[in-house]
Amino acid sequence: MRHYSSDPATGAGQTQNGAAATDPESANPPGLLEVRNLSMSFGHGQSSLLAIDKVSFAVKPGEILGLVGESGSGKSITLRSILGLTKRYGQVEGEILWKKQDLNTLTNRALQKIRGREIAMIFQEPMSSLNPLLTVGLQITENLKAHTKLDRTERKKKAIELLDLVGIPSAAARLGDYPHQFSGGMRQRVMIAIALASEPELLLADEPTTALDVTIQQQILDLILALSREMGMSVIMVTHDLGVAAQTCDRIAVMYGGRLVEVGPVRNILRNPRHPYSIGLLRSVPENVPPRSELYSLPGIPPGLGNRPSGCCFAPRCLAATPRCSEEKPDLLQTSEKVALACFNPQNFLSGNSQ
Ligand SMILES: Nc1ncnc2c1ncn2[C@@H]1O[C@H](COP(=O)(O)OP(=O)(O)OP(=O)(O)O)[C@@H](O)[C@H]1O
Repeated sequence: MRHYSSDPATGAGQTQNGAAATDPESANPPGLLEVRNLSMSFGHGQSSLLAIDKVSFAVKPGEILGLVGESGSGKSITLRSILGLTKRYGQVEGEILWKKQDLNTLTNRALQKIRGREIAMIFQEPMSSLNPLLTVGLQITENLKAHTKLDRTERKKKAIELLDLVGIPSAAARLGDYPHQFSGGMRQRVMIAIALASEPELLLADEPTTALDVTIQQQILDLILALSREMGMSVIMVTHDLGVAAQTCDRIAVMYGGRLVEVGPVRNILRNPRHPYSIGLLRSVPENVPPRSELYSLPGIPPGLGNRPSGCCFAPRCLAATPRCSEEKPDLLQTSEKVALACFNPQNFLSGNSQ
């Protein structure tokens, strides 16, 4: 096993023995974005609550990384921390290297130039980010005004192109409509159009399809996938649904209790997950269960922020746990060139040697 370097000087993408991980499919490829030992706690001092704990990962250009885990595992906090949106709630530590500059050290003003322009974010509920009082056309053109040098006529033309691109029928005629005049799926498309206006290099998508019905969900996922491929845009896709990640992502990072527990290419995580939590998640996907047999459900519930165990967070729910698991937190170690794992007792999904 090789240990990820947590030393900022040696850099992510290098192993403890100093070898550079140049394979783009490695568990921590050299990235457009490199997150190193990112921790976020709510509040300050002794009463602070650690929400995410030394999270490290990288996203390379054009890659779609799925951040997967149950509710409360820290996925949204990780995304929001990348854009500096959690600082006001407490403390953010670690490095968020974006084109070699650490976003965690930038002023809010400097960050604002990157937010929405180089890195855009879309949320689960479009109405929380769309302004109900402004027409959709105005919301797109305002974004274009803020992030491009296009003149008024060009902005309008581009807004129509963007609505067209995300599959809004009769795009030109819909510019003057307000968000409430669109269905849920269409509002999600509008929000994607606004996010794409600045042609971001990285899209942070926080459960972008959870609130939608299955058919629309598939359309939006296909759209994000196609846009990423066409524009060479990287995406971090937060989802609690391993099935969604399987369809969309190149690599998957599984999160539990504020830490990453397994990271690797989608085929490795889906064919032979080694972390008991990843295995449990995979068994809970309906497609992986034979017809008429009961859907697996992980025993217990994830711990809240205030009562996370001192050892491995998953230990209380893990059938493979040993006394060591309740005492020590396993680090994320590279188990192969492409996969990293944080577990003292990795299981083998394929041989059935798992929970
Ligand atoms: N403003 C806040 N103050 C205190 N705790 C918070 C706050 N926002 C989130 N948390 C807690 O931080 C933890 C991580 O939340 P986060 O939203 O990142 O989870 P998640 O994995 O994205 O799950 P979900 O899909 O439910 O949003 C949760 O336990 C949550 O209750």
